[in-house]
Amino acid sequence: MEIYAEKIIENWKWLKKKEIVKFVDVNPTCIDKYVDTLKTLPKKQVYWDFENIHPKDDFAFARFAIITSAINFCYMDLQKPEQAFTIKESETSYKGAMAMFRCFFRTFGEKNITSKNLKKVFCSQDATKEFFTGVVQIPMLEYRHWIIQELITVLDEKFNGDPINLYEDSNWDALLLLDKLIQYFPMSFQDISHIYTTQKTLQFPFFKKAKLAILLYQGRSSKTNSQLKPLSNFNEIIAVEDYRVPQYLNSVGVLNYQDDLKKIIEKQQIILPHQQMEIEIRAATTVANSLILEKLNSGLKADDSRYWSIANLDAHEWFGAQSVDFPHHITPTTAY
Ligand SMILES: Nc1nc2c(c(CN[C@H]3C=C[C@H](O)[C@@H]3O)cn2[C@@H]2O[C@H](COP(=O)(O)O)[C@@H](O)[C@H]2O)c(=O)[nH]1
Repeated sequence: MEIYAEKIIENWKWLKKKEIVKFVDVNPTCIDKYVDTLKTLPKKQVYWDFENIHPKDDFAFARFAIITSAINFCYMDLQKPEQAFTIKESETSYKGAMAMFRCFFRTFGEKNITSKNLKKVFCSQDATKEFFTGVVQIPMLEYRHWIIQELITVLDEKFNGDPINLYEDSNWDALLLLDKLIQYFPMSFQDISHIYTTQKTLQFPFFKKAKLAILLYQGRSSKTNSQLKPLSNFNEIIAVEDYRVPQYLNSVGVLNYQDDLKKIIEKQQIILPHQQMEIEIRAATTVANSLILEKLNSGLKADDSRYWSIANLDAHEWFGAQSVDFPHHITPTTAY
């Protein structure tokens, strides 16, 4: 397991021991049942090759995965949370993350996304607004604009303008890539929360968007005849802590919410980022996924066909959340 998830789990255990955890519980009995069910299901493998959404060219997709992940966060209108960012084009409508991806594809298509191309398109805040034109405006537009400016600047300064060099400089290793993303692109990929107690300060280094970029890449690299080689050390990653995965884990009983939190989520009230409630939801997601993967893969080697990677588990949970009725938590954040 990578060191950041390890830290989250260690800190979660400490908080549990000190009875500081208040809002979310991980239910071991439900994990056992859930794992038994997963074992009966075919593993979900997503290649991120959806028509009109993702570039078909594998290397163009590898670039796309990093750039789009930096702005893959918060799609609900924060005044009317039931309303997600939406794009309509004649017959088709795209929502949430799909709509954001579509904005990139409709402009760049199969073109490689480099700092030079980004600079032309995102030359002003108005231009960024136009890029994301939809039925409903994309939330936190200004944050997205400045994150893209960071991508442009840092790619130019450190990576010769091309996101492919991030993979290359990381030697196609998932953990080195994770570290490069968070080190060089703080606005885009930093994602750490803290819980302060009288005894110590506990860090929760989630880095959700950086891990998501890596998952997207790995998904495409596992497609038959993919031009991309799979990243080494990928199986060290165990969770992508967004708002959909905990929604799903809660629906299958793996995560239990305390009554006050349940009400807040049900009424779609805002939970601010870095509040203990929000940290608990995300940290419990890491803890739960770690236990799930451990049980699911117990006694199996990574090359066993029954082995579930985080790409398989996350896809099951993320897509599974689409048919859950109970809402997800609403947090105005650029982290997820
Ligand atoms: N754990 C995990 N979280 C993921 C993804 C994806 C990527 N799937 C897309 C990739 C290509 C396709 O076009 C899919 O749309 C997005 N998210 C997160 O979900 C939230 C958006 O949700 P919604 O409002 O329903 O669109 C937001 O926090 C976003 O960052 C994933 O795979 N795993």
